[in-house]
Amino acid sequence: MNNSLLEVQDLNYKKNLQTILQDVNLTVNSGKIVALLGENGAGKTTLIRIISGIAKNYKGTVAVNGMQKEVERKSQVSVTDALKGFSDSTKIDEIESFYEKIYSDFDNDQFKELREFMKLNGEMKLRQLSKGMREKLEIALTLSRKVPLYLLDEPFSGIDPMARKRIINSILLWKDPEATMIISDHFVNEISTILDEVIIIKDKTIASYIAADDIRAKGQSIEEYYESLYEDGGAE
Ligand SMILES: Nc1ncnc2c1ncn2[C@@H]1O[C@H](COP(=O)(O)OP(=O)(O)OP(=O)(O)O)[C@@H](O)[C@H]1O
Repeated sequence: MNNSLLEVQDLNYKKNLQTILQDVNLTVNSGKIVALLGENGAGKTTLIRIISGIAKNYKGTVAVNGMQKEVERKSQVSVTDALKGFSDSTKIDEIESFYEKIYSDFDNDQFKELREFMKLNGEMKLRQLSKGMREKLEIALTLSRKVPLYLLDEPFSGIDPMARKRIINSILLWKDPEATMIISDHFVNEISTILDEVIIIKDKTIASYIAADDIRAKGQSIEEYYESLYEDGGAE
């Protein structure tokens, strides 16, 4: 299987006259788990927001499953910015109902399973959730949609190491084999075992897009490869 799912061509993005992403070109195939790596401020979140159709006013083209319009792309992409817009008094069960109404691809059974796996109670209100619990809820909501592309933006940063390990080890079970998942993360080692590919953003563009097996074939860990690329010339 080698069909391209995500195509980014000549993407340029500025915010307040400052160039954030420059000449980004990227083709990602179906069925991949991809790490999106880069230092703080490299542009990972920005790229995720553009691909998912949240950030607009970029130059270039972005297509998911051949769909370029933002509104169409949103039907193809599930992204972890789920809880923005809900008041702190909203219960998890209410968020589930909202998702069910808004997204025809939302799978209630999968959400229930994921919510239980994450040890979250549907009666809990957002204000009662710790940072890690909120992230678990975001992961559960994001993975309960049945879409070809999942974008997880630093999904594990507040989750304790034991739970993180459990979630990473199970992530393949919750994803259709044909679907692609792009995960931005600073904990490269922890996700390295599940990765098919690695994208590294540096100097506002894609400095490397490489198969994880090609890195392993060099006798390097993904973290070593990433560090060597950042050491080379240093970061801004
Ligand atoms: N609202 C904003 N207004 C202006 N510039 C912004 C805004 N948000 C982000 N930026 C800039 O865009 C650049 C990319 O930020 P982005 O959040 O995409 O980086 P990141 O790789 O996700 O970083 P991190 O690892 O810290 O989450 C940074 O230089 C940042 O200063």
